[in-house]
Amino acid sequence: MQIRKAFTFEAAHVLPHHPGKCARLHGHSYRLEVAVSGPLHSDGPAAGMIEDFELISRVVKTSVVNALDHRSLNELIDNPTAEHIALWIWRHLAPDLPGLKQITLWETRSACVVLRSGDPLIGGG
Ligand SMILES: Nc1nc2c(c(=O)[nH]1)N=C([C@H](O)[C@H](O)COP(=O)(O)OP(=O)(O)OP(=O)(O)O)CN2
Ligand SMILES: [Zn+2]
Repeated sequence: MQIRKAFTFEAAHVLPHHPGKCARLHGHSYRLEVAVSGPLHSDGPAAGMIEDFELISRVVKTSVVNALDHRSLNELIDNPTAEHIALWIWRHLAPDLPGLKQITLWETRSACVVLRSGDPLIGGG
């Protein structure tokens, strides 16, 4: 079983190597979907849950969304393609969110990147 929670943030970027319009400063309303899997807690406040949506929300906002929202991504990430942004998000989120299975980052309404645990691009697994 897997649970998912979605977040949004607004950010600007430049893709310096892109041959087209994306080499110019522009922005996106990003949608980030975070998927967590694992067994159900058997007792305590998260009994019957893989993880409390409230806890996921708190962790994702603290570790990722607050850092990226209304920012120029080039100040944080070299060549901030959707792929590089997703890797940055994973590296900042995984240590604080056990059970993180997958993130999906929608850059536009029609374009997204999916990153799953075990992907060789994620350093250290
Ligand atoms: N593999 C990638 N390709 C592109 C990225 C990226 O991060 N990874 N980024 C961009 C641009 O930053 C931007 O996302 C534009 O993408 P595009 O899908 O071309 O956006 P449009 O809305 O203009 O596309 P439509 O043709 O209107 O659907 C480019 N490529
Ligand atoms: Zn872009």
